[in-house]
Amino acid sequence: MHETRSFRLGVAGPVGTGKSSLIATVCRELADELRLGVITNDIYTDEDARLLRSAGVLDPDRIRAVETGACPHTAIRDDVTPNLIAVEDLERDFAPLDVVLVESGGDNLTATFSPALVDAQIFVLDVAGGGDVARKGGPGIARADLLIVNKTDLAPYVGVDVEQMVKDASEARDGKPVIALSRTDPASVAELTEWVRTMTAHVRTGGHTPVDPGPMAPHSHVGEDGTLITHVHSH
Ligand SMILES: Nc1nc2c(ncn2[C@@H]2O[C@H](COP(=O)(O)OP(=O)(O)OP(=O)(O)O)[C@@H](O)[C@H]2O)c(=O)[nH]1
Repeated sequence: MHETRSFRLGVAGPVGTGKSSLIATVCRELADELRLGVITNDIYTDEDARLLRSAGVLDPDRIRAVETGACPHTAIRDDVTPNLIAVEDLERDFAPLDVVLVESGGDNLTATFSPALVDAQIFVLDVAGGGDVARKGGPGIARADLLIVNKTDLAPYVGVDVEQMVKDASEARDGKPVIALSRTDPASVAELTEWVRTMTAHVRTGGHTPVDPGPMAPHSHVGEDGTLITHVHSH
């Protein structure tokens, strides 16, 4: 691996499932141990980057935003150039970095990263989206390197059986890892940080091959006023 090349770790998942919070947690737990950087993706703003900077978990200069100007999946899958440039700039400016976390903008259930951009990816669901979601599958749920069932502390309030949700997810994933996470549960946070540590070591020693979870389901793009921008297509 080139000496300035970090482990690039993508974090994707539907809107509001807790991607920024998960990244904040990883930074809070591992910033003393690993040299970290963060790239956020938002459609029109740098809001996620500002939120992470204000969390005070990482040197604010190591958190940079890419404004995608289009559906987030386009920037993490079809045209990854702005993201790749942002990652490489960060790697050069703070060389050597161990891990650069790339947060996708919140998108639909089938949005995943291209292996041209990240070495491994985490897909984040939450219990508030309903216990059925994990069973429904999709490329991120089935084939991301790690699936997170987030906000388990909310499960009693939304009537979700976390154990069943994790079981359904594990079945959809052929045994690939699933972590039931809550930022209020230190044991689950420790599981997450251990996964990041182990994967960082694998990538560093060449023991991990990036896998493409597969294309999105066919969809169309609609403008802010509701008019159709593109006809149904897949990526
Ligand atoms: N109860 C609970 N709330 C959480 C947890 N993690 C995140 N949240 C809350 O969930 C909401 C969304 O979290 P974010 O981290 O902003 O989610 P996101 O996926 O980055 O959102 P987008 O970037 O808008 O797609 C916020 O109000 C968080 O405080 C958790 O473990 N438990």
